[in-house]
Amino acid sequence: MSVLDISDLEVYYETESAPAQAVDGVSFTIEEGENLGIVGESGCGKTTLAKAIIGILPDEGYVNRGSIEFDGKDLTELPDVERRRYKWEEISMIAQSAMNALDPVYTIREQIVEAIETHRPGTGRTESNEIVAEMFDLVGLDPERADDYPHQFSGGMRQRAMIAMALALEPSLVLADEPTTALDVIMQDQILKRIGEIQADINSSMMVITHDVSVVAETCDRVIVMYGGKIAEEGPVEEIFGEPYHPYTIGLKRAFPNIRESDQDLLSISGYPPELTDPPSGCRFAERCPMATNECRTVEPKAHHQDGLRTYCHYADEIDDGFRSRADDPKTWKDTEAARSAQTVAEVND
Ligand SMILES: Nc1ncnc2c1ncn2[C@@H]1O[C@H](COP(=O)(O)OP(=O)(O)OP(=O)(O)O)[C@@H](O)[C@H]1O
Repeated sequence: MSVLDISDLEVYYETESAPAQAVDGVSFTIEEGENLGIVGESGCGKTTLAKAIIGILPDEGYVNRGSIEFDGKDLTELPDVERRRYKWEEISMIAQSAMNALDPVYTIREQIVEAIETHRPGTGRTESNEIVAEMFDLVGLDPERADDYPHQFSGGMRQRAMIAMALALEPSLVLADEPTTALDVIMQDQILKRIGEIQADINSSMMVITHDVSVVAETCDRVIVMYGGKIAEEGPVEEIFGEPYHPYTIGLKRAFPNIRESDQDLLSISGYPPELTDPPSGCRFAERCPMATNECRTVEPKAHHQDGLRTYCHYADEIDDGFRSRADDPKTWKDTEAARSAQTVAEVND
């Protein structure tokens, strides 16, 4: 059964010029107990998506269209008071930076206890303190440190405290936004394992947002690859990191070191994501894609379903006719980059 069902979601930000279409026509579901990864480079709309789901968009951000169904209720239609009830209790968020997410003027205990008592009125102080101690234990923090203020913790400890707070109410859905980027690799590994264990224990689903492909490979069942506010491709982790169809996923996969093929040439995808206040009419990746044709630049691709993947690429059905091998060849990317630079130089000289 789906815990979350997002349909045709558009989330925009008011700007001085036109609205920035940060999330544009995105649809997906998260099943009970499932871990879904959201990957894509900076600015592709990952955090905006999470903020829209939990209901913490800034004033200039708004849902322009679409629905966010949680447990069968469309959250976009709920009045604020009712909406607030879902936050922390049903849907919680492990934010990118624990320093910003935790309130500096309250101790960690005060913050967790307040969340518990707001959402579960009638919980006595003794029981709340027991939950705090249990959660501290679970994330590997000494429960005696619960009376410290956030600034008395190291970065890694604050991140653990944030995780304790996010999981204290046993929410059905945890949104983890770059949960471990602030931590060193060893700590990252420990924390990811710990989140996985707790999550299995309380049977929650998780949406893991990251630009680190290895975090997704380690923690998720399914992945969505976003590009310029849209879904480029979606599918099971093994397929997405095995034999993807979308040139952007293929490039992304090649941009990270592969343990199994340590001698593989690392690729950097040249160019920049599209301007979201004035996005291109065709495929959003066309400008940077070495496989792009005129059709890609003018016509928006529809979903293509195959091998459990949902791919938004005009050429997905030609994948085996040499398309993948060309898209997977670093030379294709280098040649395209060289040709585009030469064209830019020619245009400047004209
Ligand atoms: N408050 C805002 N006002 C205007 N535009 C915004 C605002 N917040 C985000 N944006 C724009 O929306 C787009 C998506 O941003 P978002 O933070 O969701 O991306 P992201 O994929 O999470 O990036 P990162 O990995 O860097 O956190 C970006 O183009 C960003 O500039």
